[in-house]
Amino acid sequence: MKKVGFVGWRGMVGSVLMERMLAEGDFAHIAEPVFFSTSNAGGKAPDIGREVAPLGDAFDIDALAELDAIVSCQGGDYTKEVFAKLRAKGWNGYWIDAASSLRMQDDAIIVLDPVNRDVIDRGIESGTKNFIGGNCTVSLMLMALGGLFKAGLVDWVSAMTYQAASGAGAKNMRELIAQMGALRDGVAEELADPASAILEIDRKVAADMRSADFPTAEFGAPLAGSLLPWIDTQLESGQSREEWKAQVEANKILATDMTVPVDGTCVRIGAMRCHSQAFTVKLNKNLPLAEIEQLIGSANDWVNVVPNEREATLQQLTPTAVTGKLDIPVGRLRKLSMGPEYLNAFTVGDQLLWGAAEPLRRVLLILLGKL
Ligand SMILES: NC(=O)C1=CN([C@@H]2O[C@H](COP(=O)(O)OP(=O)(O)OC[C@H]3O[C@@H](n4cnc5c(N)ncnc54)[C@H](OP(=O)(O)O)[C@@H]3O)[C@@H](O)[C@H]2O)C=CC1
Ligand SMILES: N[C@@H](CC(=O)OP(=O)(O)O)C(=O)O
Repeated sequence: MKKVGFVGWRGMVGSVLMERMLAEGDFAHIAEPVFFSTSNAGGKAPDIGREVAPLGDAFDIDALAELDAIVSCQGGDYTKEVFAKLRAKGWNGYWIDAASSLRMQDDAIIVLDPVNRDVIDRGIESGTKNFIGGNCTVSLMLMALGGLFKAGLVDWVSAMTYQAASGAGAKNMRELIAQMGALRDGVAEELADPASAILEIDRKVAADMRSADFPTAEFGAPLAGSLLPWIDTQLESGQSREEWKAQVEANKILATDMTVPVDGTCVRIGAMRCHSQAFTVKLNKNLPLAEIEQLIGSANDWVNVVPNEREATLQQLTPTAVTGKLDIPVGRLRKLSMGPEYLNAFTVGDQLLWGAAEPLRRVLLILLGKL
């Protein structure tokens, strides 16, 4: 594999991918990296510490067809526009994509190598060419609970999520901060006066949140000081599309013979880029907690068990602690009062790292024979 094309490298997910590739020296393994743009063909390519050609046109099918692999973080609309045309032209290179469009196709593998390296390796051997990153929430769940799935211990999982603004995009992250600022600014005087009445502050904050001037263009509703219990589109089943992805993608990643039910409620909260999830896991055996902790904590190099203690939880199991890191802490592990086979767990993960960029970076390395 010599020529690898990158589309969407300056977007939010693409920038995190670039940061990780530069930090790990991945470009040293690529003979000819080629960068593309949907808006600035001919412009300057990013600085990767060596000479590269100016930006190519990301819609130029002939130029794309010369590549051995294409990594796209450009989004589903781009994939829909370009992928079929490329394949129709007979292009047989590797397509590596962050977007959801191709995930459930039979000829695509959802990549999360610490969990499904065997599936990826079998796919490469049998000629699979499409390697797609999973939904962030699903990937983070499997990074956290992979040990239990691998041991065949899971009957079902209920996943209740607390998803960060970044999952909705860069503009939404800005809007969240703008909302926070607007709330604070609206009661600045009262906050400066320790004698002011808290219920008056609360009344003003609620009025600001409900005002037509409150910045909600991206989320469509106030998020700061509130939450949004619907992510993505509405399905006939009553699920949101984000909730639907949990079961179908998790089972596809794990290549299960029998579907393991995974369902719950997906909620947007005012975190920046870490998704958190509270799980109820129905185990098929009553295992001692120490054994469960051992299985979870040894499943991959990034997961770690946080003791189910207040201080450790508040220090290690929050978006503030995890943001910008590859760590996957899992805590609040305890048996629920429903019975000894019902496990409680809580995890936090950076949705731009293991939730988006990292699985793509790693599958590219696998295809390059470097991982
Ligand atoms: N956000 C997330 O959490 C996740 C997203 N994904 C997938 O990745 C796709 C891309 O998401 P995301 O990275 O958030 O999208 P962005 O909106 O940040 O970037 C997408 C593209 O927008 C163009 N763009 C226009 N203006 C700007 C600007 N000011 N700064 C940077 N780029 C700009 C760039 O294309 P160009 O350079 O060609 O102009 C860029 O590649 C999503 O559509 C989704 O399919 C997957 C998992 C998680
Ligand atoms: N939908 C996710 C982010 C995302 O982009 O998911 P997907 O890759 O499945 O479209 C969220 O809002 O948090």
